[in-house]
Amino acid sequence: MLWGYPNIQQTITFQFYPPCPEPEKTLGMQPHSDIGGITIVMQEAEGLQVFDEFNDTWELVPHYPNAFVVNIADQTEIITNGRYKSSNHRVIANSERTRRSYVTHYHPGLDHKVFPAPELVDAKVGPRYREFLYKEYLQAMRVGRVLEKRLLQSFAINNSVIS
Ligand SMILES: O=C(O)CCC(=O)C(=O)O
Ligand SMILES: [Fe+2]
Repeated sequence: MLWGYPNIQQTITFQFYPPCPEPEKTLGMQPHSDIGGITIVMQEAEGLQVFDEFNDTWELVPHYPNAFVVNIADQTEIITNGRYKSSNHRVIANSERTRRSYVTHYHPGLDHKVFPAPELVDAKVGPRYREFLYKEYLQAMRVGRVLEKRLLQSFAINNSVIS
């Protein structure tokens, strides 16, 4: 499988955002894209925002009780050669209430080779990302560049920005 089955790694995190007296001066979580394949989020209240690249605006993800939010993460953007975009998202702060979220990130195995699926590569465009082992992606993350999809862009062929 393109995602590295059966060595998929799953992490589960519980996020706790206390009320903030000056929410306009900070963020609950900085803008980033998730580095794995796919992310499933259950948010207890609104606060998650996704960046709308067409309008250059941050949009609030609505809260529906007992519903999951599914985020496309970087490896899915790479495997689909950019057809599915990983979301650039952040969490805003608020002064009224505590917010919790429960997040499951799915990652390929460390030694899994990641590359654009040939059947999704348009012959006129070619592969937009280079092939790599997933652990290289994690190593690159440790030296920074996680913010605003810059890590993903550093794996693009010719380091081009994908639109
Ligand atoms: O708290 C949230 O709603 C999202 C958290 C998040 O983006 C993440 O854990 O990667
Ligand atoms: Fe995230």
